[in-house]
Amino acid sequence: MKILIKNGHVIDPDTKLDQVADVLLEDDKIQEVKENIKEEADRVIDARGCYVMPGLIDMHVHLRDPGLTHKEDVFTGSKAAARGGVTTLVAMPNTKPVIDNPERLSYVKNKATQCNLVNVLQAGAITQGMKGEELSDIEGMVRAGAPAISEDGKSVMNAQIYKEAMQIAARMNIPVLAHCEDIHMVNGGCMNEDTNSEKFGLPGICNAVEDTIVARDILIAKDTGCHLHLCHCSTKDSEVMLRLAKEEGISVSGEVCPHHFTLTSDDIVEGDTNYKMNPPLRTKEDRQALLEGLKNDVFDVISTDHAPHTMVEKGVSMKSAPFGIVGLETSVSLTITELVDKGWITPMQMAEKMSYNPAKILHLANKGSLKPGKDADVVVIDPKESYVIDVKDFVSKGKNTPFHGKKVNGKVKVTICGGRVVYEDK
Ligand SMILES: NC(=O)N[C@@H](CC(=O)O)C(=O)O
Ligand SMILES: [Zn+2]
Ligand SMILES: [Zn+2]
Repeated sequence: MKILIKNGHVIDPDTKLDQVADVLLEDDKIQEVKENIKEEADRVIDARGCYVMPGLIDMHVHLRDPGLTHKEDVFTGSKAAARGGVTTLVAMPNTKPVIDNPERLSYVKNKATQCNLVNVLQAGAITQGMKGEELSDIEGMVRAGAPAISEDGKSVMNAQIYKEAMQIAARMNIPVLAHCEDIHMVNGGCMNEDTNSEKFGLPGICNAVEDTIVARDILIAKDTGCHLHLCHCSTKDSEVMLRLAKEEGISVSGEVCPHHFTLTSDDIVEGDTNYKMNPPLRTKEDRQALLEGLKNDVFDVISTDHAPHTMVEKGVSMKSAPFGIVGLETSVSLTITELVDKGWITPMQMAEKMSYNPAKILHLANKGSLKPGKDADVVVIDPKESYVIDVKDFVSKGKNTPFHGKKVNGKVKVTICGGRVVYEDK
């Protein structure tokens, strides 16, 4: 089976290719990338005017499987990923039950194999039941295929237990994906603590909730030598600390989610729980620091933190609604509209942050690249096509997004995973 992608703007961070060229895929591998490939193929894709990038790798996705499949499941989440140009995703372990042992990890792996759409990697929980008390079987989960460990949804508040987990992660050569939040400081907060929370009369979440744990985690990572990846960075001081840690040579990386580089708490529509997520939308100054940090490559990764919830669950007050918004089907458009079109990052940086760097952090040697011999995971994106985001078009079960009705530029046209077309915009 041969697929020939003709005349696209090929953007490959691995080879630094950034020009119009053709890409030939044979079975599940990249065969050749050059101008004017003259070769018979089973399928020819006209990519004129489109970016052709290595398939996107989303390091932060909640698939809600097992146990919370009314919100999402492996199949609907994989379909949403494919529609978003994502060919590999890391699923977070805060499911029901929590994925804290090799058997549960294998359940997701097997289900993903049955779905046969995109590559689903399952992160293992750091502590049993995510209770923060006893370490889970980290070695067993890594042997069963976990590319990382994470307690996402919370921090491991006991620093000694966390340090022991980081020592194991260092030994096993896997990253720790850190959700940074001092739970004792949250104190019922449901949005950022600022003039807007005052105006709405809602309890606020201050920056120090995130910043204190970012500082702690960097110091423990330095001590243990494990790779620390900071999830969903939202504050200006996260950017400062990540920058300083890198300058000091500590093995650390950081991600920003589209909602945090697009919106601030000023954008919150009173009472609309689609603006409630953790960490919360911060201030203009915080957003500005995130944009600068993305531009200067302090932040290595753009991930979605795709966090589906049902309308019923979200249809309550700001105080009682669950935190989280969906992201898989909007991240390409938001990244192009807010970052590329406004000059914050180049298309090459977009490919780095959405594919090449995640592959590096997760040690996925055959991904994030269009070099011949690498996996035939490719996304074709029309950066000029504009459309209005409509939750009715989502294939995810989750419709909880503040971006419904937003006009954006940049549309995923074709997603190819393992040499097979898994999504096509029609
Ligand atoms: N981000 C969120 O607001 N919610 C996530 C948990 C998390 O990523 O911390 C969820 O699982 O719903
Ligand atoms: Zn989190
Ligand atoms: Zn998350």
